[in-house]
Amino acid sequence: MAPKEGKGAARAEASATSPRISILSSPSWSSRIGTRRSLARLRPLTLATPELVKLHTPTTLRTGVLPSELACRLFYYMAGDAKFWPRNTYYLFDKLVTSPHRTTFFVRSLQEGRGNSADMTSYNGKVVHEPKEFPWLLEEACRVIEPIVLEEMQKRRRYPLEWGGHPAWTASVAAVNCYEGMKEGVGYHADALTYLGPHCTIASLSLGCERRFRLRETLSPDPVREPRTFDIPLPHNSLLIMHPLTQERFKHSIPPQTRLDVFRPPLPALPGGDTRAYNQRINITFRFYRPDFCDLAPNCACGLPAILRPDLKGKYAGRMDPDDEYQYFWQCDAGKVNEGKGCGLWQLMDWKAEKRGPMLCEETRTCRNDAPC
Ligand SMILES: O=C(O)CCC(=O)C(=O)O
Ligand SMILES: [Fe+2]
Repeated sequence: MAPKEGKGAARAEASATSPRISILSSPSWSSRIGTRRSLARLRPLTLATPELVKLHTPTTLRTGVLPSELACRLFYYMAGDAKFWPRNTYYLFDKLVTSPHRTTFFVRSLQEGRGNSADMTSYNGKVVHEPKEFPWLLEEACRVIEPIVLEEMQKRRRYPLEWGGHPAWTASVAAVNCYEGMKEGVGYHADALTYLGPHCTIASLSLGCERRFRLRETLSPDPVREPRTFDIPLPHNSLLIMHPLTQERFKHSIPPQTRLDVFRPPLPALPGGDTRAYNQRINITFRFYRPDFCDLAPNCACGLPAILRPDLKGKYAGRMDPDDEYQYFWQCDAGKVNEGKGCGLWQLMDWKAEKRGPMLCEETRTCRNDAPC
């Protein structure tokens, strides 16, 4: 989240230099929200089947996605490793907070067409100092998951600023979370798009205990109702694919729960051994770091890479129509590591001036080295 000072400073600076930016704090938008406040806030709607998930959200749910033995071995591997993973710490305004879960990060080994792993060592604005290469089990899981993601992408509406090169999607990094017990979770956020680019696709694998994934609309697409909140139960060995619009129109979280069913792996950890119950959920988010974004984030005046965010509240466009072209902006993120203090950079992404692409909307597709792709 942006530091208070930085945000205010950025707006003041922006409105002094650009007349268009005044739309950012349009009073008409807040008054429209005000008229909806009087309506009862809607309770989360549980989406218990893949059909309901598809109907209400821009995500796809697949259950039983990996061969059962692979899912079980990957759970054992990650649950055993998780003891050594850190909890993220960051500044929220001037307060140092610690995330209520453990997290780690893996980079796919360097292969042709996958970009340079040296450019892939940042996650949500943080440089990962000792990125680990995909262990063999993660590579095996990728071989199952990549074709599923590509198949699901083909079934959906595509957006002009999606990656237009080849491959359309590959898992170049994996951010892995471990939630132990029912109180651990992660607060509402939209994933930073710094290396993913606009309208990204993220494939999120759940292993172990079932937890609820909560998706909250940031604005209602329907002016007569409040934004809605959805709960998607994610069982062991399920894959939730977050398609375009998930980061643009929703925030997501793993909320704490008041009860939890323990997980009993279908196979023992060692041949002939007993199986015991676990209270952990492992989440692996496979992400495609776009070649045109992974090494090109502008630096802010603090000397750190800026973070790319979508215009979640429709403040720039002033409206939230599903067919709108979304705006994205570069924002100073230094406050997270710098006691809440940042330089206030706020700059609209201009993909043509920033020489990004190829985008899906470009008729003649060429890669960044000008070779057809
Ligand atoms: O655990 C999950 O399903 C969500 C994790 C998440 O939102 C993230 O890593 O950004
Ligand atoms: Fe996330």
